[in-house]
Amino acid sequence: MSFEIRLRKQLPPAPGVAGSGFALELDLSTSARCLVIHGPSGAGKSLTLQAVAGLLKPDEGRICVAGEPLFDSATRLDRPSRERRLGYLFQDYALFPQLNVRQNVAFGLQRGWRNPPRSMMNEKLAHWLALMELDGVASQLPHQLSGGQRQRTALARALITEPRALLLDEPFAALDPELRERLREELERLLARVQIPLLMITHDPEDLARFGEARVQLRGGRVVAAQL
Ligand SMILES: Nc1ncnc2c1ncn2[C@@H]1O[C@H](COP(=O)(O)OP(=O)(O)OP(=O)(O)O)[C@@H](O)[C@H]1O
Repeated sequence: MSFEIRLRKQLPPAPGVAGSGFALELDLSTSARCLVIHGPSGAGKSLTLQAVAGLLKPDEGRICVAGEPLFDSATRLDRPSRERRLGYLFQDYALFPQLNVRQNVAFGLQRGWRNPPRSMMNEKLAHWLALMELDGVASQLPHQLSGGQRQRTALARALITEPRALLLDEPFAALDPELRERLREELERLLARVQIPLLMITHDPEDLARFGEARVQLRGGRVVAAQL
């Protein structure tokens, strides 16, 4: 099973807002390698991704990724986020602006918060820089990169840790249409080479068409349609 996500989470209402707050309720599992969760703004997509990543604790439920239980309220299992071994790619890639490409990618290998040295190199780093075609720009800073190079740097930083799965939060939302299309193709090529499960959240129908081997539509915190 690639993903098993069964959870219930009641969030408190925002300060000064009447009502009981947002309730998220999911019950799904799939053995498809790519799962896309889609739905309108405020549907609960980001909260779901946060729960899988260990950044939001469900009130109850069970979350397994690639067959590995990460959360199970019945047995009080709640693996800390850093131990879940998930490659989490944020919408804006969240690269460190003051670190060059090599350091950004190497950051995934670091323990603690010390920055990797500027000229750091080892076998793993060389492998990922080459695989993601970043050798030529390894000494450049994020603002000197193209959108595609930025995305590949973020992917390399996530993948160098050998995650059990990749979590992508609206990976193409902030890009112009031409670059968006190129990066979709790059991600498809990467997935063909790196055989790990992918969980993507998006509100873009094209992402759904391209990556939605299994798909779940959320609305108001509930599943309204699913193809698993
Ligand atoms: N920490 C929180 N505490 C309380 N309510 C929250 C919290 N985070 C999100 N919410 C509420 O939960 C709902 C779902 O939020 P979520 O960010 O998961 O939506 P989304 O589907 O990812 O939307 P978008 O596409 O706009 O990012 C929203 O109504 C939001 O107001």
